[in-house]
Amino acid sequence: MTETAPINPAKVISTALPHMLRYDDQVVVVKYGGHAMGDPALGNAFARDITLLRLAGVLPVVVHGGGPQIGTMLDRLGIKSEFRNGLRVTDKATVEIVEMVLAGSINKEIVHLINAEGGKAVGLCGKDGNMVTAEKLTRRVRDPNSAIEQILDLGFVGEPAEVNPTVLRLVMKEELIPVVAPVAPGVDGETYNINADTFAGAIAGALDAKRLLFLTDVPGVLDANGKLIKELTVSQARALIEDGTISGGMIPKVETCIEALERGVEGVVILNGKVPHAVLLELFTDQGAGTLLRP
Ligand SMILES: Nc1ncnc2c1ncn2[C@@H]1O[C@H](COP(=O)(O)OP(=O)(O)O)[C@@H](O)[C@H]1O
Ligand SMILES: CC(=O)N[C@@H](CCC(=O)OP(=O)(O)O)C(=O)O
Repeated sequence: MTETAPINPAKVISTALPHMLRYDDQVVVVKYGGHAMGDPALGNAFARDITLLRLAGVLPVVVHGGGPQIGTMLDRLGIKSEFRNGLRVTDKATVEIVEMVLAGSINKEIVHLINAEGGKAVGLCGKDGNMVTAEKLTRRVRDPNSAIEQILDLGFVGEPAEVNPTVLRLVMKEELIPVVAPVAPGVDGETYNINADTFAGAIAGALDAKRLLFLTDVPGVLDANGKLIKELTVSQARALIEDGTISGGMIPKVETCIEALERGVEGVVILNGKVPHAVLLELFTDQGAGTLLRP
């Protein structure tokens, strides 16, 4: 049996208190990724952390993803799905399932978990209170064979064009915890599927959040030797994307971090949501828990 060091309650409290005061009445946006969900015990620990943050006077806003869960449902229904540039190609049938899974089952599950821990969560999506207006994503990509630039058409994939945080502020004022799904209407009346990282960045910017936390399935940004990088400046992060150290799904995440910092969010952290109580460790301990990106 391994022996663990005895916990010194006075030390724990005296370490946590200054951090708690720093975040008092401040907005902290937590992006809960689909890869970080799934384990019931971790889901409960996450819900407990969010509830404790609110009790400690912090104003948490949860923005969740659910990519793997959408994939499972599409498989069950026999609808084929593919990703391009890290984003799901979304036709009319797919966007209906995306909305059903994100704004329906996953959103309500997270609300339920938080409420079961004694919190008061309210489930929303970009449609509620006209919170987010989406515009169809238009991105130019270069065809590797012909080097000709093309517009990437992903169907009903959107980007937040406008964020109106009124409904979020009203909910937070009533001691409620908003839990938001990344689905939003376009001015054309269509429903758009938005990458949850991008959505969380836009929400954090509109709320002038003190911190934006990305809970994923790796300890943070890893260097070329697979070692955790504790702190990164924007220019260092750009260099790591340029030299290929940061790749795949980590690219949109880090790009969102950079945009959020440019919109005035004070600090953005990428951390492992599979570590129990990752949120509390990050916010209320001296050493933090993942990679902190700074301007
Ligand atoms: N330098 C890097 N450091 C950490 N993860 C990286 C890096 N480069 C690529 N990745 C990949 O990015 C993934 C996280 O992105 P993603 O799968 O989109 O997460 P989520 O679904 O939680 O939003 C990691 O699991 C890892 O495979
Ligand atoms: C356009 C696009 O790709 N949307 C994502 C939305 C969910 C998401 O981003 O979930 P994770 O955070 O778990 O990856 C999707 O359809 O999977």
